[in-house]
Amino acid sequence: MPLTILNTDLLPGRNFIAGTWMEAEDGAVFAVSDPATGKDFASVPDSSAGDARRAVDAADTAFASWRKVPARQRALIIKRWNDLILANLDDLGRLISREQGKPLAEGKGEVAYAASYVEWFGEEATRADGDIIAAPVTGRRMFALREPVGVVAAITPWNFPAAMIARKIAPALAAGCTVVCKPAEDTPLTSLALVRLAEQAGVPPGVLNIVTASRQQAAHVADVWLDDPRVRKITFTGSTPVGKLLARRSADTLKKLSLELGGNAPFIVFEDADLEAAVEGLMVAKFRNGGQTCVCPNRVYVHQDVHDDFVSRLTTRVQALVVGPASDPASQIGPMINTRAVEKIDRHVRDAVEKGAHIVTGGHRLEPGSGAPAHYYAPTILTGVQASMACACEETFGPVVPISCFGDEADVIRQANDTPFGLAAYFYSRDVRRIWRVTDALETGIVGVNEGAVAAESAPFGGVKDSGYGREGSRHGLEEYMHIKYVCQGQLD
Ligand SMILES: NC(=O)c1ccc[n+]([C@@H]2O[C@H](COP(=O)([O-])OP(=O)(O)OC[C@H]3O[C@@H](n4cnc5c(N)ncnc54)[C@H](O)[C@@H]3O)[C@@H](O)[C@H]2O)c1
Ligand SMILES: O=C[C@H](O)CS(=O)(=O)O
Repeated sequence: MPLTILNTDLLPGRNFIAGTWMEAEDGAVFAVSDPATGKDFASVPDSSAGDARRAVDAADTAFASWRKVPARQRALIIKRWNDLILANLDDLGRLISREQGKPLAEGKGEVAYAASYVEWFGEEATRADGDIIAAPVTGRRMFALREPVGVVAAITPWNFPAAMIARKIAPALAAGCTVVCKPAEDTPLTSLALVRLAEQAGVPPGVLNIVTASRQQAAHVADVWLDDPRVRKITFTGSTPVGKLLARRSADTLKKLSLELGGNAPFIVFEDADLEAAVEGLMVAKFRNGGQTCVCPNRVYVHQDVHDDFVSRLTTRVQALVVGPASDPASQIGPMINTRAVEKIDRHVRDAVEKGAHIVTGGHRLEPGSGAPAHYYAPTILTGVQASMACACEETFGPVVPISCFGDEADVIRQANDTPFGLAAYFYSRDVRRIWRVTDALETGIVGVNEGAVAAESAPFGGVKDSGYGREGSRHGLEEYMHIKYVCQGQLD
């Protein structure tokens, strides 16, 4: 089934600055390829410092007026944007699957997920109330006003090209901020399409600006935004190393930061778990987007009393997974995003086997017959995994389930927390006292208890430790784009 985009208006293929679609200043472009075929199918501007600066100029100019637009009017524009996204759900889903590779059902699911954040912040826009504070003396009135921080720079990853940018742009606009954004070089088209729809929804010129850049140019674009004092906020989703770099580089202009970074989620199955529920939860959490999600279980710990039964049940499910391109409706596991990604997955499996792990199923790259690049990897289960193995220390970001056996609750909690990361953790138990002991002990920003699908627009999404800080979604998500001004008025008696 071809992943053809019917509404070609969704493919502007250019930067959007100050309400105008334009090429990069030097006319440079870079190609966008289909992970399933390795073939280029589009090109977008390869922006440089001048484009980045022009985008900040536009956002800075627009901020003075946009911040004064009444919240309810901002809310109406954001809700119109949500309506347009949903009206183009099928095309946007095909676009995501074409450039990122995820199965079409997941591509369309991501569009609905992205729209849920837009809808949510269309509502939150009208709730950015302040406080009236009880004065300690007569003749004084005291207030806490919530104000937009100003120009926001958003930099996003490739694995959820719609949802990650939507959950940044929507709250920023809702708060009254203006935005410059740069999507990942592997998946720029979806972001450009969403900005196109925001334009059609009535977002005024300069309020929302997007520039695309290759991996080589990304740092040059970001450096302009990092050094410019007019940029008051950086919101970043991506790897921990890049997040730390942005934090260091933004210190000189003291920008507000939201960093949604890497993960290394533990998934613990206790002896009292509902094993069928645990298998289902792991299948959902692990194999969504082929394991290319920041909250997917990267380490699986199964109690010795249920280990063999759990592995047997899981193996049956994993071996039934269908691997293939998004153009095949039967596909459940798509290609990995690029060669670098699939080579990392294979390195992790090789390392684990060399250190004594056992391959229960999978454990190899898949060579599609059509001569396409080998971006596919077989859904894999490893047992006998040890903490020293790369798959337990690093984020694999692929369809690999590394299983370790444990016997003691305190010890498995120690193992779960023995990582610099702290984004998500999952565990299955039916003992209510254990549930709260373990929930309290886990060092993560997100905990799934007897549940593998935790993301929702109404929930505060984010991590601790090397997984970053800040929250996206929920009522907390708007705070990231606002600051508080305290007003004290005297001489009133
Ligand atoms: N916590 C979350 O919500 C979340 C969500 C999705 C992905 N991630 C993480 O992102 C990583 C995978 O995504 P990725 O490969 O796109 O991450 P990445 O850090 O390589 O790239 C993310 C973005 O940063 C840009 N970038 C890269 N180098 C840069 C530099 N030197 N200066 C400025 N910008 C730069 C890229 O162009 C891209 O737009 C994983 O670690 C995953 O866990 C986290
Ligand atoms: O990859 C990271 C995403 O944030 C995962 S989710 O879609 O928000 O669960």
